[in-house]
Amino acid sequence: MSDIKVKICGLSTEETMEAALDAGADMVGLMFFPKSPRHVSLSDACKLADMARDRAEIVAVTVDMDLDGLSRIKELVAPDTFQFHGSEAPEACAAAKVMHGTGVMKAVSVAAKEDLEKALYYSVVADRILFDAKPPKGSDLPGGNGVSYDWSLLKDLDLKKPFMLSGGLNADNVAEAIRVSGVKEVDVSSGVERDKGVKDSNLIRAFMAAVKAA
Ligand SMILES: O=C(O)c1ccccc1N[C@@H]1O[C@H](COP(=O)(O)O)[C@@H](O)[C@H]1O
Repeated sequence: MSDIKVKICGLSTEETMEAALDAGADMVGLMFFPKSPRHVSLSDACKLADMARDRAEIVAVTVDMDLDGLSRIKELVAPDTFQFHGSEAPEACAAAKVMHGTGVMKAVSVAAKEDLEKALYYSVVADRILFDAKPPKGSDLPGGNGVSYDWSLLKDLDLKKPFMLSGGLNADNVAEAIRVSGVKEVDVSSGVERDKGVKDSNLIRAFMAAVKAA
């Protein structure tokens, strides 16, 4: 059994949330970016978060959201962690931790080695860094694009903070991604979907099984 931590992101139905929890996901992501096909309303997010509470870490994914928006999510959904997936400054990450008392995970987009440097600034204030692929030109989404980068860039990275790998992972490539990068944590969204934004319970189970076997 591997000790790799798994986040299943962009869950939007009770069936697929239950599949992720039952399969042993460590973290579950709820999407609050309106342009995303995985976006959930606040009321749906509350129901899904209640299912996950005390079973997995609840992560609210936001993109350059204002303070009022973050406060509403905190009050109504009570996530354990905010994932900041936009151009939020390190100061905004630090402020969110103090204001909301949640964990903060900051996404850093990667295409080449020099992109990793940005993580050093964020690692001082965030609890975890998420190394996601740089979005393709013309994409409306800063994440969830199903594209990968050179996983070996993360090999031997010494960040003094936990970090996750995401971007284009699926049940067929996640074991190789773990082997090549040496990471202890992975995050997936579109790789467990049958159509854009439509999670599939069988694909979630297959992903979890592939990680456990890695
Ligand atoms: O998934 C989205 O729609 C999304 C929108 C805005 C910001 C982040 C988003 N997703 C994050 O990107 C990673 C990688 O996605 P994928 O596996 O390549 O589809 C995902 O796990 C989310 O954390």
